[in-house]
Amino acid sequence: MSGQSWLIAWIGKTDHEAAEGKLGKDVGPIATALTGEPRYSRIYLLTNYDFARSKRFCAWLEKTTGYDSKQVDLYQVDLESPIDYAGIYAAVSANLKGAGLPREDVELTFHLSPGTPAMAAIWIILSKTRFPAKLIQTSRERGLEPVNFFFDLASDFLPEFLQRSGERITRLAEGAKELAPAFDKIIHRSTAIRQQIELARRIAVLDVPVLVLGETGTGKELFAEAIHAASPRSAKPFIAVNCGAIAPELASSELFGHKRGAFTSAVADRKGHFREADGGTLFLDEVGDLPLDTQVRLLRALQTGEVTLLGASKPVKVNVRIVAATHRDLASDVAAGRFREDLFHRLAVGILRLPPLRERDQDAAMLIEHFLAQINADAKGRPEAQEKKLSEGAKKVLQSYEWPGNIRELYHTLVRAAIWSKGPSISAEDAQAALLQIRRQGDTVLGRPLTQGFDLKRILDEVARDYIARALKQSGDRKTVAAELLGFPNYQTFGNWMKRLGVDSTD
Ligand SMILES: Nc1ncnc2c1ncn2[C@@H]1O[C@H](COP(=O)(O)OP(=O)(O)OP(=O)(O)O)[C@@H](O)[C@H]1O
Repeated sequence: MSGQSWLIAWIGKTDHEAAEGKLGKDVGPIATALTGEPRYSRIYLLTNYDFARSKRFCAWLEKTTGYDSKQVDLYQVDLESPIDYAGIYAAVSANLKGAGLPREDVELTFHLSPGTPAMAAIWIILSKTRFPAKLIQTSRERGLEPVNFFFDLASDFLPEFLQRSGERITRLAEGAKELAPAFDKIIHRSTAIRQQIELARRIAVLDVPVLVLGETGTGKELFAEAIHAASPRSAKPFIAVNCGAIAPELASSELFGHKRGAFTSAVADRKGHFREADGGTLFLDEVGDLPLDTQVRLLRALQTGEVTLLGASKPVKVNVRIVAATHRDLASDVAAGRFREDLFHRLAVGILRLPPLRERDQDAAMLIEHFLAQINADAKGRPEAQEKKLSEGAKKVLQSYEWPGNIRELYHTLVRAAIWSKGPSISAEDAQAALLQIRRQGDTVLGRPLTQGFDLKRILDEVARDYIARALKQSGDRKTVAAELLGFPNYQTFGNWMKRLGVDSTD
């Protein structure tokens, strides 16, 4: 960028009072910013005070700071109220636009200190969106300081977003309700999921990036599909990519494509997932696993709407909505430098948080019913098919389990339990055996995180159930022997434990 630098600010009460000699030695925020370095080529001031008073301020400012009157511009801006955010946003945007901003050759700086907090907030928003600008502030104690913000609001959506009234968004989302039966696939009874679906519906119709957070198997991809189906892009492709499954050295070529010969193993042209999803939605699962160089390219693609194939010289336009997902704590990845902060803020415009199944009140019971019906329907017509039902004991076992693998684990457990049960009824042991399979892969009974939803009693019950099932198996289902194996004083105590925990070998 060459040439000009402009300082833009509201004239505040303190500035006027300083010019009027009411503050002793204090020269006020604007003059403080203009007495030292840097020297700006233009001072662009806005006032919502009496214009003549602000003119006198400008004359004083020139004398105090040595700026030339030709460098100082003053504009009267009519505001209904100095604390009306929407009014300030509209008035300032119109004024700056009228001045031909933003301009390639003009570097803008907004001064946050003069004016009301609402005015400062609007400067921040504008600096991150329509009018990219540096931010400064001044104080009596510390003089002039730059203000660094860690976030980057996506410049292509926010102005549009602010102009849409809440009503319009709701109407759009209502329309999408009828058009998007995809959300119906998300089986739930919990308030937490209902709220996330409501949010997803609203976000779906806005063309903004979405970040879906949640443990493995919580339904992140299901939500991404539903968002796509409820969006104006639904007729275009939905491409799902598991970033965690791509070798780091191939990540850029998988996403952005390559020309034949771009690198040794590039034996043919490759389109890349971005271009495959053109017009539609690209679902980047496990986005936190992308290597840093691919993150840089992804950020650039989002900022410019263009991708450059590896080995190509010119970029090509793409129009893709990103829905990203991760089970990782991306904020700590950002802190550790593993994930780019600017990319994080670009992706996390709409955020959905899917709680683990153990924190979803009653969802497990509903999902169990749903999946069992599905398993029965899938099996229908096969010669050996039997309509399977869960015994009360099996229900207890499944409903009190923690589901570290969430809905995916629940589904596979049911499939296994249905296969293993010999008769039409799935017993508690069948359920137990189907669960144990997974737990053995990495039992973490002693390593579970102490997070919300932690329930020691439940974990102890799980352990007890596990041993009781093993003892029954080892004893050939003879309860007296099983009781002995477990160190119970008598058969009755053992029976009571079985009953309480829903383990019933005879059901
Ligand atoms: N609420 C739900 N209702 C019905 N099915 C669900 C629900 N949530 C998830 N599923 C199903 O569970 C399985 C796992 O869900 P999904 O793949 O969306 O999870 P994920 O969070 O993307 O997992 P990962 O992080 O491991 O990629 C899928 O078969 C999905 O259809």
